[in-house]
Amino acid sequence: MGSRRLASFSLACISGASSRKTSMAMLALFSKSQNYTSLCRIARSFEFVSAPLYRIPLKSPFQVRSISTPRETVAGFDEMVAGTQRKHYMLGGKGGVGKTSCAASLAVKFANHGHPTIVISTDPAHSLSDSFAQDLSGGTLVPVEGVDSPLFALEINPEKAREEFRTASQGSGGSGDGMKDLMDSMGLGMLADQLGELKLGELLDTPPPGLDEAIAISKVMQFVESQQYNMFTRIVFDTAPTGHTLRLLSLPDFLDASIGKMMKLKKKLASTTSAFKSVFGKEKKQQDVASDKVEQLRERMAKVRDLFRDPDATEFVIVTIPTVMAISESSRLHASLRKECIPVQRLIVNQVLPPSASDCKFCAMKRKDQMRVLETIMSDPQLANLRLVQAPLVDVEIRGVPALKFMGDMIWK
Ligand SMILES: Nc1ncnc2c1ncn2[C@@H]1O[C@H](COP(=O)(O)OP(=O)(O)OP(=O)(O)O)[C@@H](O)[C@H]1O
Repeated sequence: MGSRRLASFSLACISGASSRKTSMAMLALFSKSQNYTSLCRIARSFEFVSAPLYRIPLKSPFQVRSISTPRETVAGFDEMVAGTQRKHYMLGGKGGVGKTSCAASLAVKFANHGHPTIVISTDPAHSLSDSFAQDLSGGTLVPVEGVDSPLFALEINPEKAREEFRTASQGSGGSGDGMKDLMDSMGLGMLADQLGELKLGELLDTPPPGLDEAIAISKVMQFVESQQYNMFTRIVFDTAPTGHTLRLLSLPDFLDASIGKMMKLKKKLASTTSAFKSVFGKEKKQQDVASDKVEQLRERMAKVRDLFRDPDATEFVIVTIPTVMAISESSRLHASLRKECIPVQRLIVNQVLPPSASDCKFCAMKRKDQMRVLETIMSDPQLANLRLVQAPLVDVEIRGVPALKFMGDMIWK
């Protein structure tokens, strides 16, 4: 067997190694043996179910050289917990892979390591309440009991946030009824409508996809900006499945640009209005408070956009499971996050079957299948460089703080 192929096989095995120590031990043995049979024996002794060799793609010499830097298989929690500067962790991925469980367990672990923490669900189909076995549905921060430092949880209610925003913008008035009457009398009623409201009401009635998420994030920013919440040094987001989340992350840019255009239009139209006003000797209207609201939203969006892209302040953790479909989606998610310049370092592969002690054929086949999928991560250009963390499938449902603590101790090492 050629040394490149042997090296490639070793790389594939190392991808399944349960710890850095194991990987190192395998590398040491590999360098001594340089022999396929003994390598397979070594691999099996480490309980790897190796894929048939024909399934393992030959690596380019460049990729083979990466063997010399074995992959970390621990989350590096020490790094995540270090420092008192506020950090945001966003957990996201395909539906049902365990995002909420991983986010809630991380929040519990931060709180138990001295960080006052907030965990926020931006998924319209919330399951944070189920995960903590506590009602968190009120749209306000709720304290979570049973942890060492303050931990608060919040399920964002996008509908409620949208309603609040709509009320605020409507309440602040547009161009004013007087002006509308005047323009109506001149047959310019339609223009007056657009002028006054910037079609904001219409925008909120039939929002473009993702506006809910953007408003939800703007709501989150209120918590984040408020002095009252300064003490919280870790904010964990349990995000919605991939599509929603990508929209959420790209929206601050989109809205910033759109609102910018709307503001320009507003200014242009406002000067037209002043001309009408001076011709008909009407009183100068007060400052348009509605446009202030829009400008505030724009500023908030810009802040969120910058925050999401700051590697010292934010990290997006991709959660997945060892199936071809989930890994493919994670790969696309990482590509999109990179495009958006969102920092990503870690990939959690959840629900990995532990080696079976019994002779359960289903378990053995399932695990073998999962190991093959794990190997594909090594050859995925989007995922290969992420820190791979494996979380075992456990035989109980993860609900309540003690269970989340148990899960957190398995994942966040
Ligand atoms: N490692 C695990 N072992 C056993 N059960 C798990 C594991 N991870 C998650 N689960 C269970 O899987 C189910 C779905 O988990 P969770 O709600 O965390 O996923 P999710 O990705 O947030 O789902 P959704 O996309 O629907 O919000 C829950 O019942 C949870 O207890």
